[in-house]
Amino acid sequence: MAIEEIVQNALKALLYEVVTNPKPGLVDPVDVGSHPDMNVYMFIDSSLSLGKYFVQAAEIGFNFAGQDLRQMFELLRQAGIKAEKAMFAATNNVNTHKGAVFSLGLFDCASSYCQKHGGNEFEIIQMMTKGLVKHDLGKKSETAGERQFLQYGKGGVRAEAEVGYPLVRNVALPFLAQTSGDLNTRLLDTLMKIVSEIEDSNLIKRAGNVEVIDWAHKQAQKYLSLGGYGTQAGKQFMLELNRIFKEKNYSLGGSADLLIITIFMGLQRGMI
Ligand SMILES: CC(C)(COP(=O)(O)OP(=O)(O)OC[C@H]1O[C@@H](n2cnc3c(N)ncnc32)[C@H](O[C@H]2O[C@H](COP(=O)(O)OP(=O)(O)OP(=O)(O)O)[C@@H](O)[C@H]2O)[C@@H]1O)[C@@H](O)C(=O)NCCC(=O)NCCS
Ligand SMILES: Nc1ncnc2[nH]cnc12
Repeated sequence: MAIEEIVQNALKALLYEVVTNPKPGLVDPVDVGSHPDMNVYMFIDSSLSLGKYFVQAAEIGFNFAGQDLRQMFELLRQAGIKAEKAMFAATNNVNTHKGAVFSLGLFDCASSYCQKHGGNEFEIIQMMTKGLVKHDLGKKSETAGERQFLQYGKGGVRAEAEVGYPLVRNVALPFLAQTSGDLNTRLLDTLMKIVSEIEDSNLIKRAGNVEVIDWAHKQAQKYLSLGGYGTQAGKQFMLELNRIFKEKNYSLGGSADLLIITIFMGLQRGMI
């Protein structure tokens, strides 16, 4: 697979996620969920602002010739810091894709590395981010992730990366592979499969407590046990969940990011 195709799949993943609807509390073309400062056009602008970064991330992966993959991550991080700035410039300082710059950047880079050197993307990411929680967290309390580590001991997206995104690898991707129906239904059901197991730091921040995670897991399990979006009962429950999330100002930014990664890997592996 050429680098251009990897980059295209990264951009497609961002756009496929945002058009999928109705997502509880998240932005889609029908409704802005619990994000009055965002809309779908902003997500399109944000996605396109990251095109150059995905090319750089893929080139970093393709050209890296060292042994210690943490050095590859350092190079990626420098590009990621610039990409975050480009994203904020494109969105008038609204945080549309901060998590995706980190996670999708990692997958884009690791996929390109694997094109040249072989190996498994998830394992490459583990090697790239080894020691990241210890390195980054426990000192400052500027970002939501840093504060949550000090308050609850949760490592957020960095901890997911260090263990190689097992929720994507072992749960969401196999789930996506066996879904059927139209793509919107398949992606909504995959999102709720993720929600049924994730510790979403964005949701914890919005709710101001960790108990919300257990509640969200139960809602997503109920949706899946109703048969998902392909059934009348599942569809009704999804609309109800969207209403509740908006009423409580809850969002699922981290879950959206893992859906983006799952879509990316699904495209890379020909499942979509
Ligand atoms: C490592 C960074 C991502 C640092 O971020 P932070 O310290 O904040 O770390 P986390 O909170 O752990 O995670 C950041 C974002 O990751 C998404 N996320 C959350 N939980 C998970 C999870 N379990 N698995 C995967 N991903 C997860 C989530 O991003 C999404 O939510 C954002 C939208 O949220 P929003 O409601 O707007 O929230 P706020 O902006 O906080 O404002 P309010 O609306 O509440 O007022 C959106 O970004 C989604 O993508 C988490 O937010 C990284 O930024 C970093 O290290 N930066 C330095 C440079 C760098 O390394 N760049 C990357 C190069 S590889
Ligand atoms: N559709 C979406 N709405 C809100 N935050 C997000 N982060 C990633 N995708 C998102």
